[in-house]
Amino acid sequence: MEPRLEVRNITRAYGGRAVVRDVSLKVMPGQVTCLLGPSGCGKSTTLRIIAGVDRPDTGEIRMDGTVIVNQGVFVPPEQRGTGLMFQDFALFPHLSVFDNVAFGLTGTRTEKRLRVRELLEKVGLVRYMDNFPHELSGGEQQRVALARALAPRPRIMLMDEPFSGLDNRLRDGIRDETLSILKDEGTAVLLVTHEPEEAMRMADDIALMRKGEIVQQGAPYNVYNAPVDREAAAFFSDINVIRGSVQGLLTETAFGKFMAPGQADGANVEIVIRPQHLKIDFDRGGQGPAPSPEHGVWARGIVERARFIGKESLVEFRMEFDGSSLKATVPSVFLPKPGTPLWIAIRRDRCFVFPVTPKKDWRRRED
Ligand SMILES: Nc1ncnc2c1ncn2[C@@H]1O[C@H](COP(=O)(O)OP(=O)(O)OP(=O)(O)O)[C@@H](O)[C@H]1O
Repeated sequence: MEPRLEVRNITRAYGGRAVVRDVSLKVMPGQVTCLLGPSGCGKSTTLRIIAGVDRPDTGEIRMDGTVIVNQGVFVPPEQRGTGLMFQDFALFPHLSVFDNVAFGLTGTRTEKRLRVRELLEKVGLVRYMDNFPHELSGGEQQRVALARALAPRPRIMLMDEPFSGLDNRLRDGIRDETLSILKDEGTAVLLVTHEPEEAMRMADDIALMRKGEIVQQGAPYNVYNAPVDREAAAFFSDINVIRGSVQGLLTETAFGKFMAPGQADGANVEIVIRPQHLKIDFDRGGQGPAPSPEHGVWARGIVERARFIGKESLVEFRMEFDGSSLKATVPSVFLPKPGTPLWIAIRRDRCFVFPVTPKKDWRRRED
C-alpha cells in the first residue's frame, strides 16, 4: 500500500545548527503515527515542514506518492490537504460553533450544513451549534477545533501536542474520544507528543526522535519491548542498569551470566531492565531462593524506601554486592520497612543488553 505521507531524508538547520537530521518516516492511510521525543528534539520543526510553513534544506516529501516538496517543488500549505491542530487551537472568537466548523468548507449551503452537522454530532456538540467559543469549556472547544480541522476531509491530520493544554482529568477521555473520531473518519494522523503514555495510547506506529533524528519507528509494543538502545528504553519508563564486561559472548554479573551476542571480549555492556521485571523474594534466613533457569541467580538487597504509587508499589533497594541501587515495582500494596533484606532476580526474557553509551537523561530538554 502507498503511504499517505512519506518523508525522505529531510534536514533543517537554523543558524548553522541542524535541528532536523536526515529524517525519514511514513504514515499509512487510516493510521495514527506519533512523533515522540523530548522537548527540543525537532518534532515541531518536522511537522511545520510537512505542513508547509517551513522548508527543509534537503530531502523530499510525498503525499499519496506525489512529490509536494523537494529541491525543485514546493506545494503551498493550503494545497496540501492537511488538517492542522495545535495546543493553542485558536477558534475564531467572533464566529459561532457552526461557522467555525464551516470555515474551511467549500460546496453548496446544503452540503456545508450536512457536513457541519455530521461532525458536530460526532463530537457531541450539535446543541451548541449557535453558541460562541467563549461559552464552551476547554474540552468542548477542543472538540470544535477537531471538527473544524476534520470538516474538509484532510488527507492527513497534523497534530502538535493537541492535548497538553487540557486539564489532567479531562485529558484521557478527550484523547480516547478524539482517537475514535479520527478512526471513524479514516484520517491518517501524524501526532507530535513528548509524552510516552500519550503515544502508547494513541499510536498505531511510533517514531521515536532524539536530537533531530528518528532513532526507531515501529508499533508501540515493539518500540517498548525491543528498544534500540538504553536511552530508548529509558524514555518509556524508569530503568535499572547493571554493568558487566563480556567474555566469550557472556557477561558475568551478580545475577549470573547474561548473553551478549555480537559483543567482543572485554567490551563493557549494560543490562537494562524495567522495574516491573525484577522479582522479589524473602530472605529465608540469609539463604535466598535457589537459582532457576528463568530467574538466574538471586542477589540480596536492603530496602531503602517503599512507596505506594497507585495500583502498584515502588521499592528501592541498595544492593549488597556493590552498593548500587535498584528499583522494583510490585502490583498492589507491598511496603517492606527500610532495612529489610530481600532477594532480587531479573526476568531473563525481559532484559536488554546494550554496549555502554555515555550517561544522559533524554527526558530533559536538549540543548
Ligand atoms: N525558527 C527557528 N529559528 C531558530 N531555531 C529554531 C526555530 N525553530 C525551532 N528552533 C530550534 O530548533 C530546536 C527544535 O525545536 P522544535 O520546536 O522542533 O522541537 P520540539 O521537539 O518540537 O520541542 P518542543 O516540544 O519543546 O516544541 C530547538 O532547539 C529550537 O530552539
